[in-house]
Amino acid sequence: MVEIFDYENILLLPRRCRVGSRAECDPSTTFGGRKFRLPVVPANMKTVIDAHIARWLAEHGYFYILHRFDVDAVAFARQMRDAGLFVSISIGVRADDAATIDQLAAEGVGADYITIDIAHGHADSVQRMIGHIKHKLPEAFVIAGNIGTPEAVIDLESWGADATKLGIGPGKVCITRMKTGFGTGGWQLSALKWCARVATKPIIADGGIREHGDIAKSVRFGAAMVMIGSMLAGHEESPGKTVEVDGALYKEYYGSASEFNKGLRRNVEGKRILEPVKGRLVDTLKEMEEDLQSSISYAGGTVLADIRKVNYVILGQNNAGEHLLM
Ligand SMILES: NC(=O)C1=CN([C@@H]2O[C@H](COP(=O)(O)OP(=O)(O)OC[C@H]3O[C@@H](n4cnc5c(N)ncnc54)[C@H](OP(=O)(O)O)[C@@H]3O)[C@@H](O)[C@H]2O)C=CC1
Ligand SMILES: Nc1nc2c(ncn2[C@@H]2O[C@H](COP(=O)(O)O)[C@@H](O)[C@H]2O)c(=O)[nH]1
Repeated sequence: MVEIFDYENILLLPRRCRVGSRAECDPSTTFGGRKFRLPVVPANMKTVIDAHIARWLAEHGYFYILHRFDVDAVAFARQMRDAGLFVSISIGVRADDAATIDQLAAEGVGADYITIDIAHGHADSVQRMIGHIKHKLPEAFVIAGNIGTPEAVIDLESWGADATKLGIGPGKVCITRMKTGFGTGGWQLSALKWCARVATKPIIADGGIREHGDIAKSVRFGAAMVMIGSMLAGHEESPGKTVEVDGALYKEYYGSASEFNKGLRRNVEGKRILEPVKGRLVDTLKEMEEDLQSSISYAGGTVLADIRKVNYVILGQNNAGEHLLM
């Protein structure tokens, strides 16, 4: 039987502490052959990341994935190469996306990470695109998604994906589940647990992170990396437009399948919200790092993978612990 739960009704159980200070705990992780300071990647969305933030993240030891909307991925890749930085881009599954791969190969620029990013990633179009990338850029680490079932993980891995990205509908600006009746929204964490059981390659848990502790919960249930949109939008550096309401500053955050991103009202599965401006991105990332170090210490460990060893409880509906299941 599949247990159904989400971030807000899981708590991890502490184990005896093995460190004298949280500073001894190491939240870094290796993903696609590179070491990163955190198992966290900002969502590849237009209001979360741009070329400037991507560059800053790469320079400071963080993973990034540039979005694929109105950007020249080849020009971006060239600039990153000229600066000696790794290249991580997104593409879709249309003919112009295949042409981008051809150009990266023809110019010898390549890419270190390529994320195939479409709404329904368990698709023949994704199989074809993985094949195309592997043929033209065999060294590239291919992330494919989004998916929501173990069957999809098995298929995408067998098609050659080096990692899968999991999450259909848990995002803060997502309306997929309301519009289509499908998805992992509301049970993303147990979908992750379910998919991780069959995965032989890394999974990126994508969407639904509302608290820093949700990163540790994702790691516990099998995520190698955690993709975060709303919590990393709304910073001073964020690309979204700044809006003032009653003297308070907000940044817009909209879905990649919203009319604001697409520029037209067709197959809309995303909305736009305003995120209060919450300071500088560097400070949020630092706080996430400290909180994750603390999570590792509660897990009785010293490295990120130690979080995988802990037990957990599922809290009942009223969140007061009366319906504690173990
Ligand atoms: N994680 C999530 O829950 C979701 C994320 N998104 C994000 O929005 C962005 C746009 O996504 P998307 O619309 O796929 O990108 P595109 O508009 O680039 O579509 C990619 C291709 O897939 C086709 N397609 C899209 N949805 C489906 C579907 N349900 N069944 C069959 N074919 C489909 C499209 O054709 P056509 O348009 O003609 O159908 C198109 O050929 C992406 O960044 C994606 O990650 C979007 C929705 C859900
Ligand atoms: N259903 C939709 N999902 C979307 C859309 N744009 C982005 N996304 C997904 O949301 C996460 C970010 O989630 P958050 O909870 O951290 O804010 C992002 O990585 C995408 O997978 C959309 O238009 N519709």
